[in-house]
Amino acid sequence: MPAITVDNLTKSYGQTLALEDLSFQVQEGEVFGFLGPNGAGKSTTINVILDFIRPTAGRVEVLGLDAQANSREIRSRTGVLPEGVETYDRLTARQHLEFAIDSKGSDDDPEALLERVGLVDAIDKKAGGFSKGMSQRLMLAMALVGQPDLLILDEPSTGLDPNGAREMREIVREENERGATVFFSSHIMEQVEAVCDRVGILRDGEMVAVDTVEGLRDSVGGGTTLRVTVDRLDDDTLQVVRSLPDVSDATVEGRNPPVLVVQVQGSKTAVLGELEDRGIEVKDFTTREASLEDVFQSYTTGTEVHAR
Ligand SMILES: Nc1ncnc2c1ncn2[C@@H]1O[C@H](COP(=O)(O)OP(=O)(O)OP(=O)(O)O)[C@@H](O)[C@H]1O
Repeated sequence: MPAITVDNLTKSYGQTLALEDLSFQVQEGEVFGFLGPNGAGKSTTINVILDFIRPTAGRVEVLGLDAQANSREIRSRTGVLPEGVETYDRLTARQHLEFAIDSKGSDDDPEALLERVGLVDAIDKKAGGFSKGMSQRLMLAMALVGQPDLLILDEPSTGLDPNGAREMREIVREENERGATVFFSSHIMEQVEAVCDRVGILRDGEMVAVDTVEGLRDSVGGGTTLRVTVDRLDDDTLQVVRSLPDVSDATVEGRNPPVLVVQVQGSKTAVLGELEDRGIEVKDFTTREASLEDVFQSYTTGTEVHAR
């Protein structure tokens, strides 16, 4: 059974079309990365999933239940780390958790939860004095209350330093191993790469790709950029390199010495072998893989990906 089914979902805010005929599924037990630039419609989708806003058209099912008709039950089985929701200044971390435990009717131990998110030292401090990262940790602890079947994390790394972001990813993994489905929204590809089984990329309210990270990388064919510094180069060699099977492009940068810049999908040895056969001396070469940021950029701006 899918944990989330979004079916032909459309949402307009007046003249603004935030989501257009959006359909996708999140399978039970997977960590699904929901990726898109600012304004793509991620929060709108999450708000419909949780029935905080109503769709203009389309339907959403969560944990096998209708998102509108069964929102209470869905929310009781879901842990949410919302974007941009503030903590209560006058309540301590413990009081925040007691509130969440009470609302969910669970028997969690506030101390153990705060231990997990690295905030136990501040258990009896008021949230008013917390840094952005501390507030984010507290909200994450609240999302974990009641061992939810589904965790919805909206930009969970906001305000966290690299250590905090890593710890957050570890918690995502632990929760997933426990059996929870995780829906993780972000506008930063690198953060979803490390934890997500699959990634959906949203652009202007439409899903432009859903695949594993590896699948996405392959599908845009970012490949490798090979930069070869040679002692000489002629037009004939350039043409031959361009026509090699795995080469999508080859250009020359600089003259003295010339640098051959080749976009190659597979092995680079054919390029180097061709130069050698022609008696051209390779003085130096470097390679660079297309980064996931390049892949994300390709899907969200429509530009072609080249590893730089
Ligand atoms: N309450 C609202 N009223 C009017 N327009 C809205 C409202 N909420 C969102 N929008 C618009 O809908 C579109 C999608 O916004 P949404 O917040 O869902 O995107 P997002 O992907 O979550 O962006 P971000 O990464 O910045 O949070 C944007 O064009 C936004 O301006």
